[in-house]
Amino acid sequence: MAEATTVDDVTVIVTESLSKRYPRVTALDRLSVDIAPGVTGLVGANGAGKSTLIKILLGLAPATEGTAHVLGLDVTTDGAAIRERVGYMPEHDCLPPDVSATEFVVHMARMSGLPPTAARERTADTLRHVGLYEERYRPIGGYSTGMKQRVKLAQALVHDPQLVFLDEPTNGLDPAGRDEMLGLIRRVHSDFGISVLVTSHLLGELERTCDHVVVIDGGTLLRSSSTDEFTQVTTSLAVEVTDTDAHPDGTEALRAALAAAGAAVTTRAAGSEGLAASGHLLYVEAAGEATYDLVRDTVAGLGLGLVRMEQRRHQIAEVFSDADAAQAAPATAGAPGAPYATQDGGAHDVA
Ligand SMILES: Nc1ncnc2c1ncn2[C@@H]1O[C@H](COP(=O)(O)OP(=O)(O)OP(=O)(O)O)[C@@H](O)[C@H]1O
Repeated sequence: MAEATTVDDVTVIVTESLSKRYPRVTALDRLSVDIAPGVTGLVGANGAGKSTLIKILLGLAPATEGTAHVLGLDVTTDGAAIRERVGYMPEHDCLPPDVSATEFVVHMARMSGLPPTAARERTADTLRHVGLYEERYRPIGGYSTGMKQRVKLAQALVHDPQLVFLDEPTNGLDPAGRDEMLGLIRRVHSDFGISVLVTSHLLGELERTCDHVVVIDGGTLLRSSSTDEFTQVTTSLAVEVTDTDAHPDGTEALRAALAAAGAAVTTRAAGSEGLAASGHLLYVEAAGEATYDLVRDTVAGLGLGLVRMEQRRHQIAEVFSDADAAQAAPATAGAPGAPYATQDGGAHDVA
């Protein structure tokens, strides 16, 4: 049994060899993961097992084998205590059309055990936080998809949980609506200190929102690491130089000189194959401080002007087009090598 854990401690969710088998499908397959406080993204294609994991963590569905603890509480024996401390925003539309946001959220607050006055106060605060204060007395049936998503978020927050599970909160939203929802999710943590586990099949949006990303596929763990690690694992230096009379194509001159000196240098960022090369930018694989010195000295030796030399951060989607992801991909149920959607192509932008 894990020790009692709070959001101030190191881990909010721990699973060990957690499996869920249905007669025809293994939804989770020996999943072991530790999730710390903050905003964590749980990413995977449709059917990867995200909703199943959330249901087990809420104590709503039994695991077939393995253990899971949420805030130090055992999901098999402490489900009610977990649900007191954890908010849940389900994936699908589940809102009654004929009641107002206020009536619905007050009801959910009362269901969570808040007394009437506190329930009304918390409801007003929470609806203000999600940007629905003006509309709070209108029946939910007349709301847009974005407003409905915000009602679902409000009901997950109203009882002041330590942790919230948000299942595909950006589903059905247009890009502007997604941005607003992602901003709200970020503020749930920054303004209230509530930890967040948010699922998505869009890597790009998790990259912008989460401190940590857990990737599952076919019920197994592909990867769990901080967003920084995701975006830095395969860094290269982006170098831009001026042309000179002696070197009318300074970029090419530098590329040739660096290649002759043994540096791995290309005009395309790794992982962006298939995209247009970025004009005057060279990408040099960084092998520590020595690479910076080599670039600086080579630029100086050629008499070129150094416009910029910066560490290029790879974006998450590119990580999955790298070789290790290609190896993991055959296990996917979806298209091999491309199990994840990117958002509006934006995740492939060159940094
Ligand atoms: N009650 C059930 N009975 C049988 N199979 C199920 C059940 N619930 C889920 N599954 C299967 O388990 C797998 C994982 O489903 P899950 O809903 O957890 O995936 P997901 O990652 O949340 O995807 P989505 O975003 O599409 O809901 C899927 O193959 C699904 O068909």
